[in-house]
Amino acid sequence: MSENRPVWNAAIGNTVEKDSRPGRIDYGQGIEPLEIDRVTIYGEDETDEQGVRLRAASLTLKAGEWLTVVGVNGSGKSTLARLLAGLLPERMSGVIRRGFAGEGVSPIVLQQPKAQLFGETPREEIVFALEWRNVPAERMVEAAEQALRSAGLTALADESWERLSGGQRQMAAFAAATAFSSPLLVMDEATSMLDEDNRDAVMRRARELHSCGTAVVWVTQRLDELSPDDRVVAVQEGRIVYDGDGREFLYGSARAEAERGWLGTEEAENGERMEGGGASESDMGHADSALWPLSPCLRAGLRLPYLMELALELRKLGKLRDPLPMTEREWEQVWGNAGHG
Ligand SMILES: Nc1ncnc2c1ncn2[C@@H]1O[C@H](COP(=O)(O)OP(=O)(O)OP(=O)(O)O)[C@@H](O)[C@H]1O
Repeated sequence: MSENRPVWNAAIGNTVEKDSRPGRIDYGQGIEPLEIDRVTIYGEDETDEQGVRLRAASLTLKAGEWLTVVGVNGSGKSTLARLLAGLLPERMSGVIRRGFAGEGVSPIVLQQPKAQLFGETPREEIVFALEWRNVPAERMVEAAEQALRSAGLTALADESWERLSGGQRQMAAFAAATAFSSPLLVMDEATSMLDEDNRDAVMRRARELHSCGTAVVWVTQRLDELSPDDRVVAVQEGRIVYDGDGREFLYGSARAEAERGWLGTEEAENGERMEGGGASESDMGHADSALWPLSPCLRAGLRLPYLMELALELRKLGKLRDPLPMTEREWEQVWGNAGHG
């Protein structure tokens, strides 16, 4: 297997300069994407087919992109997230080009914060992170204070981890990962222990960093966090089974299915909804039994949030046509139209 060992291509150094737009940092967008090419990650025993954690995964992430990774438990999301962050396992094959992300490990927030905390307290954790990123000593105190403040941890800054809750530790890990600017931030179910307010705050901050030019890999189980235009990658049994936009991920698209050869092109051209929608959910996964565009989300073994399920039902009944609503605003329009109809 040694000939299949990863070839580590020299990464392009990060160019971190202010560009002309206020608040935006140019991390070298448009230079080189981060690419993984047919990467397989093996378990302890490389000959054990069952132990394979990621199978021939290929993915290109552009600088400044937002990528949401979804999948059921054990599907390989964390394995993929760690790989994108630059945490390389011992047993793997394939090619990785770090591109805009640069060499070294990108900031990553893990589902279990305990696994990543080096310091004894939130303040120490943040200071370590700043030192690691070579933030000048004279900026350190203010940067640490600011990170603590924005995570709502000022009062707990010097408490030991034993005295903090799981959610507070997760906030500290997030504060440390975002205390400095970086071309890539990886969030591996990093809000799983947070209450709604903190989850919203973390999502807002991540979106803010993204709007300033940081590429974000956001691993989640919460499909209600998806936006229609988000790029979604779904992982199933170690394979990337979907890579496309959020709306198509939830609802499917007859056109896309036609392109993949799942439905006749003529049917797709006749409209997104297929007549006589008699296929049941148990038919999912049998492409030739598809009478309307199937949901890649259901194919990947995930359940749709209630409203999305309702939208699919309404499409099946012929009461809604594509594009199906996803956002609050789109649903308001649907209810508004229903009221007038
Ligand atoms: N340290 C490890 N050693 C061996 N196998 C592992 C290890 N960590 C994960 N695995 C296996 O690799 C596969 C993918 O795990 P991974 O953690 O990437 O899944 P996941 O989609 O992130 O799951 P979850 O949603 O439960 O966090 C699983 O089958 C898991 O059992």
